[in-house]
Formats: sequence, C-alpha cells, structure tokens
Amino acid sequence: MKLTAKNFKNYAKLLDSYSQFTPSPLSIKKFIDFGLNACEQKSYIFLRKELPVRLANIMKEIALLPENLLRMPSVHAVHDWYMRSFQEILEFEKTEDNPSNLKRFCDSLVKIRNRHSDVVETMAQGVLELKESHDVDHQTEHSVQYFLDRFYMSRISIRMLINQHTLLFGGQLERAPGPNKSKYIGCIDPHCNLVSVIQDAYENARFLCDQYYLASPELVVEQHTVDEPKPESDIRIVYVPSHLYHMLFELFKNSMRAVMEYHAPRDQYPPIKLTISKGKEDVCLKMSDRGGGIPRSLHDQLFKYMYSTAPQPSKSDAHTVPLAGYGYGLPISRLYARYFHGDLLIMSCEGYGTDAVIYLKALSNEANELLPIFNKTTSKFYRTAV
Ligand SMILES: O=C(O)CCCOc1c(F)cc(-c2c(C(=O)NCc3ccc(C(=O)O)cc3)noc2-c2cc(Cl)c(O)cc2O)cc1F
Repeated sequence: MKLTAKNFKNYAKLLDSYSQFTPSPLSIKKFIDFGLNACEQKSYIFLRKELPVRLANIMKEIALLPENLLRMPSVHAVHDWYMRSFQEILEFEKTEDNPSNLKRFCDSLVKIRNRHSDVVETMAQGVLELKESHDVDHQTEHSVQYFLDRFYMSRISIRMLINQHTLLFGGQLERAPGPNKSKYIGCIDPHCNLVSVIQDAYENARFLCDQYYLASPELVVEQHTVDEPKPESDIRIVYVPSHLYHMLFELFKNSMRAVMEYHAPRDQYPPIKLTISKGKEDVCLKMSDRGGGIPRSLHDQLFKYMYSTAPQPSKSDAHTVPLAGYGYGLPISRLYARYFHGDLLIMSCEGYGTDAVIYLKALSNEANELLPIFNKTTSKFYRTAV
C-alpha cells in the first residue's frame, strides 16, 4: 500500500500505540517448549502483535536519530523498509486465524525477512555517507554507537521470531536429515555439539587464511566440565548453532590475522587454543592466540561502528594489521552473545596475544532474550545526545 499523507497520519498513530507496549522476551526454554508442541494459530496470534511491537519500539528510536544521519539516503531506505514491514504485518491485526490467512501470514514473514536481508550493510553505508558528508562530533558518534547496538539487537530478535515461525510452520521440505538436524526446534539445536560448530568455523576461517597467507595456525581444543575434568563425550548445550558459528568465525578470523601478521613467514605459527568449560551458570569458550595482542588503549575501537566503518583500505595496505576494522563483525558477534544473556569479551596482552571469551548461559530457562525497550529514558538519551 502506497504511503499517502492520509494513511501516514494513521500510521504514525499506530506506531505510537504499538510502541507503548513493552516487547516480551522469550527464553530458549520457552522457544523449545512451544516448538515441541507447536500450534500455528497460537504462534500467529502472538507474532501479529509481538512483531509490530518490536518494530515500533525500534522505529521510534530511528526517528530520534540525529537529523543529518536520518537524511542519509541509506538510512532513509532502511526506515522505509521498516515502515512497509510494520504496515504489512498490521494487515493481519484483525484477520481470522483460518488456514489461508495463516499461509498468507507465513508468506508475508518470508517477504519481510528478505526485504531486510541487507540492513546491516545498508546502515553501514549510511554511517559512511554521514562521515563523508559531515563532521561527526563525539555526541553523534555516541548516539550512533548506542543506537546501532540496540537496532541490531532488535533485528536479531525479530529475525529469530520470524525464523522460528517459518521453520516450524512454513511447510519447508523436510531438512536433509543430518545427524541431529531432524531434532532441531526451528533454528535451535537442543543438543548442540560445541566442538562441531567450532570445527566448522575454524575450517572456514582457515580456508580464507590459507588463501591469503598460504598458511594458517593449527587449532587445539580442550574441554572441561564442572563434574568431570576430562569429559568422556563432547560438551553439548541448547543453543542456536548459526549464532554461535557467527561469533566463532569472526573470532577465528581475527586470531588468524593477528598470528599470521605477528610471526614472520618462516616461523612455526603458534596454534590457536580453544578451551571449552561447562559450569553451573555458564558455558565458556575461550579462544587464545599468540598474535602479539593490541594496546589496551585500542580495545574500545574494536567494538566501534563509526571507527570500524573506515573506507576500505587498498590491498597494498594489507601488510599491516589495520585496527580500523572492515566490518561490523565483532560488535555484532557480541550482540549475538548478549542476545540470550551471554557475553563476549576480548582480553589482549600487548606483546603476547589475545584471549576472546564467549559466555553462554548453561541453563536454557536462564537464556532469556535481551531486548531493547523504547521508553522515556531512551528518548532522553537521544535528546541530551543531540
Ligand atoms: O571488522 C573486521 O573485519 C576485522 C576487525 C578486526 O581486525 C583486527 C584483527 F583481525 C586482529 C587484531 C589483533 C591484533 C593486532 O592487530 N595487533 C597488531 C597491532 C598492534 C598495535 C596497533 C596500534 O597500536 O595501532 C595496531 C595493530 N592483535 O590482537 C588482535 C586480536 C583482536 C581480536 Cl578482536 C581477536 O579476537 C583476536 C586477536 O588476536 C586487531 C584487529 F583490529
């Protein structure tokens, strides 16, 4: 439906009303329990309210961004995608949960997911457009950092809800029944084998490293469980393998880049060590490399969106390890870890190497979604930050 002045006013009213609601966080346990006895009508009734609530909450923040960022063509495009998706879901607000509407709803979710597939790159482009067209003061940089952390967390959560519904009810052909794929609940693996995800991420990062450096560090994995120091079988948890893969792939790339740059080509490269430990509260994955580390003063830059959207250096600059990252890999990996109340920390010892630790909740009932909530405090933050 084309946005006209008339329906724009009506849309603004709907945005206000849906943003008054607080998003309802779900735990991994709740996703599993619902999925084990999945009812499409219940999911439809929940999502046709929860999705517009989550969209409206973050759209109110987009509207509070500094004017000169909002005006950037790429940011405007993203805002437009959000408006269209918000409207599309509202068309189901009062429709009956009959089979044809359920099918239409599912198709609409797939369409929305596809519309938003390039949001991260497009927002990064918008930040670059801002840097190239305006002087960016500290306040604006601070607002952008605060906003993007919340914006990408909101996006992770909305895609999680959409993926669960479309995987459970989308009528996809049965997945190739891999060893435990058939036991997935949507995108959640109730028996996620950590070593398999680690191996996957390592092999793919190593492939890129070998391509560029013609060599790569080996990997050594150790596992410890609170009850048995040398567990017989691999440690497993209930988690979303694709989220864990994203974090590990990013960290392996960083460790490999540091090790290969720090050690002269003729050296025997020190291996990357990955220690997995399962405690009562957390499952920890510590990736340790001897890549020379970074100075403490540069730690925060690793997680900056503005800093890390440096223009792409030419290939010739690639011989030094530029701290200006090339993507949003690390900040978004930290959001994936925090999404279910875990965390991702980088501890570097300059002159020696870096430890990167991923903390995940050991208990699925404690792995609750961490959702950004739009309220007076949020808008005050933007007002004072402008
Ligand atoms: O976003 C992306 O695509 C990648 C964005 C990211 O790109 C980076 C990258 F992969 C690796 C490093 C790096 C360095 C380094 O670079 N040391 C050499 C130098 C020492 C001092 C200075 C300085 O004083 O300026 C600069 C470099 N040392 O340890 C790490 C390191 C960093 C992380 Cl997050 C990790 O998980 C593991 C690591 O071994 C820095 C990156 F930034």
